[in-house]
Amino acid sequence: MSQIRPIQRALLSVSDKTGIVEFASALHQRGVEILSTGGTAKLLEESGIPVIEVASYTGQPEIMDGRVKTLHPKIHGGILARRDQDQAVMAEHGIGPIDLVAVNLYPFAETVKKPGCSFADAIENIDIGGPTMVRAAAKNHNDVTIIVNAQDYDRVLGELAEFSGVTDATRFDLAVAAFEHTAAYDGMIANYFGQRLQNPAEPERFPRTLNFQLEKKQDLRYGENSHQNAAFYIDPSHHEASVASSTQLQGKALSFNNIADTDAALECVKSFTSPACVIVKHANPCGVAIGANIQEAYERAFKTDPTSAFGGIIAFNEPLDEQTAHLIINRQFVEVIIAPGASKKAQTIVAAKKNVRLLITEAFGTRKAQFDFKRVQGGLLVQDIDHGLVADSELQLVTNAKPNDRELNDLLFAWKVVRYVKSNAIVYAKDGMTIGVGAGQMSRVYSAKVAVLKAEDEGLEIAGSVMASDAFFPFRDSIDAAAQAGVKAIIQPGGSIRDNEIIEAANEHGIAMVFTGMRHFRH
Ligand SMILES: NC(=O)c1ncn([C@@H]2O[C@H](COP(=O)(O)O)[C@@H](O)[C@H]2O)c1NC=O
Repeated sequence: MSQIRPIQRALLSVSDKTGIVEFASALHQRGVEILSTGGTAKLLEESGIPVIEVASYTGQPEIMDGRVKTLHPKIHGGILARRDQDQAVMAEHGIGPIDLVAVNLYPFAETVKKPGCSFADAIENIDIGGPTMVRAAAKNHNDVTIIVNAQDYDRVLGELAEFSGVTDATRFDLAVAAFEHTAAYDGMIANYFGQRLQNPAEPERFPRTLNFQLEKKQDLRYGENSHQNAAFYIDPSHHEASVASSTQLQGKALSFNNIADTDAALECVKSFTSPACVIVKHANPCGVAIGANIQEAYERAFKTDPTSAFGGIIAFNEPLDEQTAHLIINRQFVEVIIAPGASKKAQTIVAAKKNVRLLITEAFGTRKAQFDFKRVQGGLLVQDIDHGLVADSELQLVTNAKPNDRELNDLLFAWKVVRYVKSNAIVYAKDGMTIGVGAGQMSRVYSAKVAVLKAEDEGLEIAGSVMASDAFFPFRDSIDAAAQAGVKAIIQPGGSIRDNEIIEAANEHGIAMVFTGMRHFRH
């Protein structure tokens, strides 16, 4: 049987005052006595809600510019008292029970995000009394209701209306939310301090300990394989179109591999400004193309490797339209389609295949600097995410032959694709379409061979195409192979001790070659 706890006295102390007047007013109408701190009390009083200031309740004024407001035994005793065993001590010290605590904390995150925020400003925005009350109330959830999110006001009022008290289940759920809240808050402060060990004015990129909180979005049926348990956790502070923040409109539940592959497809397609399509299979793009519209982009991406596209993940950088949806659904087995929108008609067409997952992202914005993680046994490798881009003006021509305009466009296209192909990565491209993709081979020349083989098997003409390599060529063998296949231009980082040999090979074959000076390994 659920234990219902009535609310007779509440303490409200909030920095973000959204919804607090309505909440306090509803509590007052239910006969709840309201205690509150300076700013909150003032607002409630102005709104005509009877309130007792914490300072007058404890007989201790707020001191030190609010550094000490609620840190008093009458407050913490009232929150922490076990109603079934602390009655005598409460009576002895004149402590009355506090049954509900609604607190939100000083805006530390918002403060430190402000340009020019000083270390002193940051410090004054570390809430002490708030988390202390939150933790106390969450610890004593057996008797006390704790609210840290304004969106929970209505939930508690609903229970008060229905049960004249708050249920066990809700008190425990809110206590979990409270500890999650203080953990995230302290994690943020620890990161901020941990980046400033050498100099508070010059934060380092990587703090001494890395603290962050991820929220479980969903349990997964299994992991990479069926004997592995798995769940999908997301970063609530990540505000960019992503697989994590996408909305699934229809289809079977996403699997572990679906999510990983959809991420690869989406991140690649986000690189393009013209209508583009990326088809991913086993974490690698097996077809990428741009077109006049996404229908054409899909048609061309599919042509690269129809064999691998079967059961693939398809990503677009524009909303899915009726014609493209029709084409996909009637042509191929597809696991996931992801796009920044889908027309009603496109949705209806996809609905004919009830298993196909259709995911919608928000509009693509500017990509932000973020951490990228790779787990190893007993640790985590942390780096900046690879958002490195090279403008055509930064390309260094190293051969006698120069790429013409069409080849230059293809080089830049292939360079955007190769960044998302597992190393060693080789991409052949022509007219804004991949012709062959060689991924994940242990030697570069074999990736080049695989790309040629794939193109030949799909009846695609490599002659006249361009080649992109995610890292420098250690030997001339890949250049010779490219020449034999009819490649006209090559884009690669450069930087090999044998660069001269490589350039000479390109010159021998009349191939144009540009260096980017930037490598794009992807492991
Ligand atoms: N020092 C204290 O005892 C204390 N008690 C509550 N607070 C915070 O003061 C804020 C509310 O203040 P006000 O009601 O004065 O606007 C809340 O964010 C609450 O978490 C405190 N402030 C900081 O630690």
